[in-house]
Parts: sequence; C-alpha cells; structure tokens
Amino acid sequence: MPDNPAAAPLTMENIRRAPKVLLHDHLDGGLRPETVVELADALGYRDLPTTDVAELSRWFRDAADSGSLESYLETFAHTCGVMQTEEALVRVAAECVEDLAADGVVYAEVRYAPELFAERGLALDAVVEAVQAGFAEGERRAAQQGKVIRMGTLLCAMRQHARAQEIAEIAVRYRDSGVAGFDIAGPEAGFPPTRNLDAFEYLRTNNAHFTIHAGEAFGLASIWEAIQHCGAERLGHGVRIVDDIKRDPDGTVHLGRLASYVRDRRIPLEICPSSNVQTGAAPSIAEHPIGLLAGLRFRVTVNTDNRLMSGCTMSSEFAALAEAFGYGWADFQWFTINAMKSAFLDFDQRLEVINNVIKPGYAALI
Ligand SMILES: O=c1[nH]cnc2c1ncn2[C@@H]1O[C@H](CO)[C@@H](O)[C@H]1O
Ligand SMILES: [Zn+2]
Repeated sequence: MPDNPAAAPLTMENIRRAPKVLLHDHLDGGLRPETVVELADALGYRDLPTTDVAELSRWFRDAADSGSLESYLETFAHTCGVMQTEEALVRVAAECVEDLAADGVVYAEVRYAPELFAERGLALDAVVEAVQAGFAEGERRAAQQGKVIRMGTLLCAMRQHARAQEIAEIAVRYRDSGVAGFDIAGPEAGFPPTRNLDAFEYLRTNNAHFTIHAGEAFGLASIWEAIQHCGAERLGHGVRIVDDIKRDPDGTVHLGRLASYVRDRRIPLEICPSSNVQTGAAPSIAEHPIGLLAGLRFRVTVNTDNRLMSGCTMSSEFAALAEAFGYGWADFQWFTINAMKSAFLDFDQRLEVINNVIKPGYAALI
C-alpha cells in the first residue's frame, strides 16, 4: 500500500522507531555474539568454533545458511552450551529484552525449551525462574532508557524428545508468572505434532494457549495435524500453506480447503522470512510466500525466529520486506496489529497496546 507522500521516509532509523510486536523469537537463537564468547569462557565451554566475536557472528550466520532445518538446528549446540547456569540465563534473558526494546519492539513473546538448559543439572523450575528474573530485569533496564516493552514467555518442548507433557505442565504452573503459552520446536520431518496429543489435550483442558512449529520443513499434513488434531491457535511459520493455493495462468487464485480454513478462521502465521531462506523453506525474501499470503489477507505476522543465526532484527526484517514487496508504514502497522491481536495475552490488554501504543506510533509516521 503506498504511503502518503508526507509520511516519514522508510529509513532504518524510522523503522526502529515504529512500534513492533514479535511473537516468534527463540531465546537461545538471539544471544549477542560477545555474550556467547564471555559465557563460554566463564563456564569453561571449549567447543566454540572461534572466540573472535566478529568471526563467531559470521560463523553462526554461515552455518545456519545451510538449506536444511536439521543443519540449521545444529548451531544451537553452542548457544545452549553456554546457557547452563542461572546467572547465564538471567544475563541472556535481560539482554534479549534490552535488544528488542532498543529495536522498538513493544510486546514480545520469546520462547525456549527448558530441557536444553538442564545439561549441567539445573532443575526445570530453576531454568524458568531464572529466565523470568532476566526478563524482569531487562524490562527495568529498558524502562530506564525510556523504552516500554512487555514480555511473554513460551515454553517449547522438543519434538525429538518425549517430554511434552512435563513441559506443558510447567507452562500451566507458571502461567501467572509470565509464561504465556507453549510450543513444540525442533526437527519437523519424522516428528509429527500428533506425537504429543496428550500434552495438547492437557493444555486445552486447562484453557492454556499454544502454537506449533508446522509447515516449515514439512508440508500441508503437518499444518493440518497441528490445527485439526492438536488444536494449535497459531502456526510457527506455516509458510507451506501456499502448497494449498493454486494460481491459474490468468492469475486467478484458488484456495484449497485447508488454506481457506486457515485464512477464514484467522489463524495467525508466525512468518520468519530470513530464517525461512536459511532453512530452504523459501528461495529468497523476494520469492517468499509472505507476499502472496499477505495479499490474500491471511493473518500474517512478521518475526525474527533467531536473531543471532539470521543476523537480523525486527527492523531489518521489515526493511527487507519493504525492499522486496514495496511495503510501507500502513503494511507495517497491519503486520503489527495482526501480531498484537494474535498475542497470548488478555483481550483488554491487547486492545490497550493496539489503541495506546501501536496506532499512535504509526500515526506519527504516516
Ligand atoms: O525455525 C525453527 N524450527 C524448529 N525448531 C527451531 C527453530 N528455531 C529454533 N528451533 C529450536 O527450538 C529450540 C528452542 O528454542 C532451539 O534450541 C532450536 O533447537
Ligand atoms: Zn522457530
């Protein structure tokens, strides 16, 4: 949608000023490279490919640029490797909030799998409490810089492990202490979401929120199971829903039944453009299905997935989409309101952020 000629120019600085909402960001995929190096040193973690900060930052991006989700996920051994103490978790969580706030994010749901931080014996409850303490500290530091950001936590179970029920119970137990919901992550092919039906039934019975990584490395069957068997409220990625959309040579578009269902029920798609290019789920940003899906008015949201592995921020994802698809402020506002409407937060609080933060923020730019 073209902006009014008097609108603020789409510079990186202005995009950073615009209020943004992030629903899909992994805590263990967003460390500052210098923090990885310092924590490795403090914890005696000796397996980093390099301790030079600039080289390490490049290494994560190159190694994640693998064209396959499985190889992409191997890079997390190093971030999880340095996140095995409460101090490390508090630091990483606090820095995550500071970095998001500095980028203009006003509400974020950040996810991680507690079981991956228990290699040196931390109890899962201690992991959750350390991350919550870090998020609270980060919110305080951001406020001191004049930035208001609100955090929600999503707890992930790993698809290849069989601990979904246990993690779902922790998510419910901590829901009044900042845990907003649940997710399953990890390799998709060979690990259908229906392997964890008990956990999803438990969550639904407890009126708890959950999203599922689906339709990233695997196709429609995975999306269909996530929605129709598991009851996912949102889809992590979900980009392969385009496999159920056909375009005639004359340009007429036909939605299959699943694609229609996802669009008509307003099921949010947590789209992560750069990550999708790295794992091979999309050939390039310019050819990313987000253009088609947004044009068809699916409930599209824009996300970072893993800021370290993709070398990205919310602002850089917006800038890349603006370049590829000609998006402007009105589109950014639409993505942001879509995300806020889809947050695992009380309805009145979502409305409050939309009316008092997002709309006035974009009005000042448009
Ligand atoms: O895009 C993704 N698809 C599937 N799994 C992912 C993705 N990004 C990260 N993780 C996995 O989620 C774990 C918890 O944060 C990470 O350790 C990583 O293994
Ligand atoms: Zn993800």
